[in-house]
Amino acid sequence: MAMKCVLMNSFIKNLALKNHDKCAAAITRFISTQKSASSKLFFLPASPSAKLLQPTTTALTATRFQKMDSKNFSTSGPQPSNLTFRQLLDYATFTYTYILGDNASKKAIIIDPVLERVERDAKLLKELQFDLIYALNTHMHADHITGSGELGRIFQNCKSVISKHTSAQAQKYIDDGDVIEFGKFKLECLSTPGHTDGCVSYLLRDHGLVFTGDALFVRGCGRTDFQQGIPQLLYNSVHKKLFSLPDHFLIYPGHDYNGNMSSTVWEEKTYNPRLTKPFEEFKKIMDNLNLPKPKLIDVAVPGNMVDGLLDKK
Ligand SMILES: N[C@@H](CCC(=O)N[C@@H](CSS)C(=O)NCC(=O)O)C(=O)O
Repeated sequence: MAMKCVLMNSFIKNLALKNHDKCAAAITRFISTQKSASSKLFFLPASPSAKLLQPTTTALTATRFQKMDSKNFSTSGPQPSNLTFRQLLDYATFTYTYILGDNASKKAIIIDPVLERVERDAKLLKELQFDLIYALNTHMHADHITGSGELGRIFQNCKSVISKHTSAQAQKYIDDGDVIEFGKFKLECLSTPGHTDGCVSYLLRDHGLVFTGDALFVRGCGRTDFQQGIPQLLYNSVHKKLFSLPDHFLIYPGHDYNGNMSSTVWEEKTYNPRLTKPFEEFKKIMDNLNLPKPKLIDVAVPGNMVDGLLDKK
């Protein structure tokens, strides 16, 4: 028992210090002291909501640790369930791009790539040895040109994806309830129209992550004054589809203009200055934003109609 305590303390200390080799050594020795493979021990959270240390089984733990070697473990912190997750910024338009990869199968997807950043994204995906299989758009953008078509030229297995409720070209069209699989991970498509009629949020339910595109921002939301924007639709999408998710789910937006990177369902339900209001007030706010048109709208929209493949225009 004393030995187990020493090993567990070493595990916790090294986990806090992000010293994964020592962590792994402690846990391996701990496991070898266990008599039964099903006995409980404490380990990493299975979702962002879980407390840092929670009970799980030895067998599951061993599997996870085997994956955390230097080849498979491709980020600086612990990764639950073998997922690689990256948030990338296009600093010209404050657009976020996300990469999600299954470290076991090496299949990856990208959400909202930006044409001008395709080289950066492709380089990173190759460095991490991922095979990109889908380049997903949350909607047809008005402020930048998508990189989904170009990524399809670089990665031969990559299909560009967009909602079927748009007039944009893509290789795969999705609708509410569809599921995009990459390795063992399943990404659910939630139709969240209102900013445009083809807006989709992507939900990685098991990990409590939702990529909301321009439906919901941190303390804000997408504008509704062009491209079929309708305040009532957006209000319903956010309240019915996004605010009904568990409070602890993490929100990753399509843009942020104030330096935020993510939020939670609870935070936005509590503090979003637009969407916490009754609908009539929300509509008044949205109708009076008086934002200038995006600078690139006249090249972005026609470019996105052809999946960012400008030589096809
Ligand atoms: N200044 C930017 C465009 C800023 C903008 O209009 N953002 C859109 C999303 S991209 S179409 C939006 O919905 N904003 C809502 C808000 O409250 O800021 C540019 O010129 O590109």
